[in-house]
Amino acid sequence: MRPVTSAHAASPAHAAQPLLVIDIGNTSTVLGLTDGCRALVDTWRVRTNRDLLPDDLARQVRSLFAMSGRELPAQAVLSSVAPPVGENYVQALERRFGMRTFSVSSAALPQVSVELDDPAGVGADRLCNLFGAQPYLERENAEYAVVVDFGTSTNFDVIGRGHRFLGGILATGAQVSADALFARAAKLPRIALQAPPRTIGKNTVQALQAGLVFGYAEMVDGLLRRTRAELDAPAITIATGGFASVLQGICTEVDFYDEGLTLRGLIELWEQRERGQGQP
Ligand SMILES: Nc1ncnc2c1ncn2[C@@H]1O[C@H](COP(=O)(O)OP(=O)(O)OP(=O)(O)O)[C@@H](O)[C@H]1O
Ligand SMILES: CC(C)(CO)[C@@H](O)C(=O)NCCC(=O)O
Ligand SMILES: [K+]
Repeated sequence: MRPVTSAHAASPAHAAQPLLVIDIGNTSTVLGLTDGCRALVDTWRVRTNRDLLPDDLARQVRSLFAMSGRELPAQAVLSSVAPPVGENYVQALERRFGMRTFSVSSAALPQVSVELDDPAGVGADRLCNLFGAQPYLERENAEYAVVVDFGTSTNFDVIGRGHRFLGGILATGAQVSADALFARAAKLPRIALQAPPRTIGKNTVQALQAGLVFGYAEMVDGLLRRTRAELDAPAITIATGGFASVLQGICTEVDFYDEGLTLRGLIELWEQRERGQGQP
C-alpha cells in the first residue's frame, strides 16, 4: 500500500452552506459536519441502534452538537443500510430542526449507472464509495477503481469511470469472523485483531492473529487479483473502514488507504447533486 493519501479536492469554487453528513452502518453511525468549503470540521461515531425513535435521534444529534459547541446546519445528506434508522433520522432532522435532507438511493441518483440485476438493491454506502472514488479515478487517470470497505461486512465495490457501479463482492467482516469463531470454541481467548510477528504462531493468541489477520489479508489480495483479472483495463484499489489500517502494509494488492472515503463520498455526492440542480 502507498502511504495515507487523499485525492479529494478540499474546497469547491464557491462558499457553501455547512452540511451534516450521516453514514448509518449496521454497527456504527458516523456523523460529520462540513464548513462552507465542504471540509469536515467535526466527526462523531455512535452505535447504530435500531430501537431509537425520531425524538431519541433528535436528542442525540442536539447533544453531539452541544458537546462540540457547534451550530446545527440547515441541510443534511444521509446514507443508511440499516432501516428504519435512516428514515427516523430524516424525520428527526426535518421535523425537529427544519433541515433540508437528502437520502442516498440508486433511484435518487439518476447520473449513476447501477449495472446490477436489481439496481434498487445496492447498499447506499456502496453508492457513497462510488462518489468517494471519483477523485482517485480522475487523479490516477484510471478506468476502474475497487473500493474495499471493511465494516460489519467487507464490501468490494467495483466502480467504472462515468459513475458506473459494476458490481462487487460481499465478504464476512473480520470482526464477525472472529466473533463466530470465539462463540463456537470454548478454549479460545478473545484477541486483538492485529498482525502477529510471524505466520507460524508460537502461542494461541499469535496463531489466532495469523489466521484472522493474515488469512483475511490473503483473502483480500486474492479477491482483488481475481477482480482485476476480470476487468478489461487496469484498476486502482482503495481500502477504507476501521480494519483497513490493520492491513496496511500487509495487503499487496491495495494501492491506497483512505479512512474517510465513505464520508467524503457522501459530501461529493451532495455537491454534485447541488451542481446538477444549478443551486450554488
Ligand atoms: N483500529 C482498529 N483496529 C482493529 N480493528 C478495527 C479498528 N477499528 C475498527 N476495527 C474493526 O474493523 C471493522 C470495521 O470497522 P468500522 O468501524 O469501519 O465498521 P463498523 O462501524 O464496525 O461497521 P459498519 O460500517 O458496517 O457499521 C470492525 O469490525 C472493527 O472491529
Ligand atoms: C453489504 C452492506 C451490509 C454493507 O454495509 C450494505 O451495503 C447493504 O446492505 N447492501 C445491500 C446489498 C447490496 O449492496 O448488494
Ligand atoms: K461503513
